[in-house]
Amino acid sequence: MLDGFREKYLLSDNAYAGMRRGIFWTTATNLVTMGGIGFLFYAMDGFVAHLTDGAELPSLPVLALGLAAFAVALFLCNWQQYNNTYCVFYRESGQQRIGIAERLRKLPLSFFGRRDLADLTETIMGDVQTMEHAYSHVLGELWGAVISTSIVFAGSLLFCWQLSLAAFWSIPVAFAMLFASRGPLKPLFEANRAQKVGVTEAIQETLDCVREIRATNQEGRYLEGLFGQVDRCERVCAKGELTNGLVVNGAYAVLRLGIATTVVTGASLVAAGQVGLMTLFAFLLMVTRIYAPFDQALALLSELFAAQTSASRMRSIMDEPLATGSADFRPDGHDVEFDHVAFGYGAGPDGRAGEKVLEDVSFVAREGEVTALVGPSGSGKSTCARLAARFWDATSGTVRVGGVDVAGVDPEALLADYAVVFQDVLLFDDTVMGNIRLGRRDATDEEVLAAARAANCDEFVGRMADGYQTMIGENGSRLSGGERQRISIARALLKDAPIVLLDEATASLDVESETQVQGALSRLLAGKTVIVIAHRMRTVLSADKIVVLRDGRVAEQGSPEELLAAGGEFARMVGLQRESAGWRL
Ligand SMILES: Nc1ncnc2c1ncn2[C@@H]1O[C@H](COP(=O)(O)OP(=O)(O)OP(=O)(O)O)[C@@H](O)[C@H]1O
Repeated sequence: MLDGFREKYLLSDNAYAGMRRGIFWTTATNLVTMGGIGFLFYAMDGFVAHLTDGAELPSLPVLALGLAAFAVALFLCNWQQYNNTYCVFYRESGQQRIGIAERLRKLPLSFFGRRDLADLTETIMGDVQTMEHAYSHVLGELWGAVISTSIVFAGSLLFCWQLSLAAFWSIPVAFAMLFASRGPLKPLFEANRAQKVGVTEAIQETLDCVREIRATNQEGRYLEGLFGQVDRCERVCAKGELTNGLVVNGAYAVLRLGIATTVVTGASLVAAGQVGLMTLFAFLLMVTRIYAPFDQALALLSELFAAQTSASRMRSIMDEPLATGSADFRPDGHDVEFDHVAFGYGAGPDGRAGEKVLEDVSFVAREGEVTALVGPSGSGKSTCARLAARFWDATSGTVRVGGVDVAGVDPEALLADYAVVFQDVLLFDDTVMGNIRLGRRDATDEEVLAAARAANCDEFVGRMADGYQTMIGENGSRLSGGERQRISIARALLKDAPIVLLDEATASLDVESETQVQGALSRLLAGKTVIVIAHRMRTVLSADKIVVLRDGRVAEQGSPEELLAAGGEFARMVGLQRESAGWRL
């Protein structure tokens, strides 16, 4: 049965072993507590016998020794119980979070395209927390209470079966009530979570888009939507809490009814002369304690039900197929070859292809050459770059690096050979130096500074108070677009990888900076396989090869001179840009 729990609640071997020990020590704690009640009864019985029959008073050293033994045993059991339930599960939840993060790191990007980010955040933070709380506060308590109570029940049957039934009947009934409420409560838990995810999403969106919202005077409308979302969440949560509270308190009331039935049954048994007054007294002492171990379990049982749903959501991440492949990546050179590649973003592990973004794309980006991908917006240039680095896998056809199909290569091993400069530069809340060093963790300060200089960072870093040690704020919020891009280029230069992907790498630079960075790039990229995505034809005229994409297909490819001479798509785009360069506003 416990094995079933392990599966259902996604417990590791350690947590499972800890849970078993926790149940043992909770049972021991409960039994020691009941032993204390027995000891109290023994003392009271001695005093009553002394008062009524003139018997000798219980020995004081025996009482003191018994009390001390009780205190020590209770302390030890509680200590072990704490270590084996709370501490084990706190460690377990840490491991679970790391496990999910590790898994997410290795999942193909197509997974993130299919899953909502707020939902994932809620799983990593909220679901793991729900499971941690339920496991540490409920699992051990519940099972420990069930086992210890069964033992006490069996023992009490030996004294008086009528009083035993009168005292214990309410426990299974209270649990039956809670289990019966499980089905109707489930949609409420689901709705609760969906609302929380909705609020997280709405807050994230508002923060992400704060500039756009202000620029378009949409604050009022946005806040109205956000407040509406928070109100809805509050209503659903309140409804869930109220319903759960009603069920739990109803179960509490039923549980405590056992006291009343024990009193009534005991009184009638004493009146009929079937049991002695001290037996009734012993049972009354017992009923003050037997329900206590269930109190926490009853209140939190709903959390255990919710934890099951959380565990199944976590399992959906853990069962997601990884972007796996051989770590032994030994390409023969670094030509990047697209061989009849087709791709759609909606493609999932079920083999379902999304709407086609690339269709029958074939070209080779040769080592030592600059291959420029050009084409209208949305034609699939960035998508080609993403497939080359295996951020996504082609739906059909093959992408090869040095003759090796990238679909069979471990993404980490593959990316060790890539330096990438994205259109959207992601910076961390660290120093300029720290951000550049991301390119190669073990680079010396001199190497970092050399890369920074080559990417023309010196000019703006010189104006900063602490130079390269200046903190640049969250996601480089204190830097301009061009400055961010230069840091990103410095990173790529520092990595010094054999394949370089430049996605609109120089788009945010002014003409002077761009010329300098282009110079640095061409010097430092010599001998590498370079794939550049650029809108401006001027920046790609010096490329060795141009691949023109249109609607996800290769419209034409060749050297710039060949394509210009052919007078096709590329020549038309160059012509258009020359025309627009002559425009005046
Ligand atoms: N993550 C994504 N999920 C779904 N569709 C996407 C995703 N990224 C891009 N697309 C779609 O794929 C198509 C090709 O996009 P891609 O970014 O490759 O084009 P591009 O030529 O680089 O465009 P641009 O020059 O504007 O950057 C577009 O229709 C785009 O809407």
